[in-house]
Amino acid sequence: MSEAVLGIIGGSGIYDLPGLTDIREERIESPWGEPSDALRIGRIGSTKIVFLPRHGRGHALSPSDINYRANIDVLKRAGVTDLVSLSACGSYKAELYPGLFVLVDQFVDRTSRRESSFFGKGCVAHVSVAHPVGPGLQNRLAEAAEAEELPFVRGGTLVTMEGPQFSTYAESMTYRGLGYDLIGMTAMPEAKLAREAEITYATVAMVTDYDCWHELHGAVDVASVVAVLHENADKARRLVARLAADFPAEREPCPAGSHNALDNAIITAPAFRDPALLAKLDAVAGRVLKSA
Ligand SMILES: CSC[C@H]1O[C@H](OP(=O)(O)O)[C@H](O)[C@@H]1O
Ligand SMILES: Nc1ncnc2[nH]cnc12
Repeated sequence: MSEAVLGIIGGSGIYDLPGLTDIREERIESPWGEPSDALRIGRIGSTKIVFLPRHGRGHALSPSDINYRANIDVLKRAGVTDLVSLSACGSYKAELYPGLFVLVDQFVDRTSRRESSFFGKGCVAHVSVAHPVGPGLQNRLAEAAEAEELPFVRGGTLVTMEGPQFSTYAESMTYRGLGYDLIGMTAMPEAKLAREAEITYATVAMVTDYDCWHELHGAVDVASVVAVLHENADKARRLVARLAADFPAEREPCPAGSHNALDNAIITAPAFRDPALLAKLDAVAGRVLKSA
């Protein structure tokens, strides 16, 4: 296996990652377009860290405007093997209260206007996202949260809506009735694309609100989300610092198959592959295309 490189995607309210040493900023070009921002590359202890603010510094990008493919592509080009997404989320369960961190393990994709695959005409591939979160990476997050005595639970289903408006009451009640735990606007297609790029992925859902279903809470608004996030920023930093400090030097194989997701995924026969698309796939699928 290769050197482990830990990527961190900062969501709403997390536009920087203090505590990195040997820090430099790098703007990596992507054939998939513009990523959200320059990468900030540094170290925590001996672990290489690559940080990307999902909405860009200053939060200029709405969830629908984020170029998820370019983001994952530049993280792959920077060598990221394991990726932690920090995400502000609404809760559908009374016991998942604002301030709690949820290490989610499942996603439901309700987005509608996003490019959700690197593959397509001229190079068709089907990867499994049955288990989209890397269990090993999630274990490490749980150990880090325990060591830092942060309030967290393990497991949960996060539905991703298109937004940017928050849900209607009827939508909120429907998702709650379906048994989903959390709602956000960004985990999909990010998690799917990470799997296509053979990057191990895990989400830390930081509960910020009860959306609009809870009779004792009003409708969610940005100000209350940001207020909770500010209270949580220090906890998120401590979680990442501890995770990085205890991270292995070498990439670990992922029991969910993140490290070799493309092994049998490409179905287009070599003679029928589009050279232009193959060129764009150099980083994401280079491992399997080089050996084809
Ligand atoms: C600021 S509230 C809505 C906004 O917050 C979440 O962003 P992220 O997942 O990047 O933390 C949510 O998905 C929406 O984009
Ligand atoms: N209630 C909510 N719905 C969608 N995205 C969110 N992000 C934070 N809270 C949210």
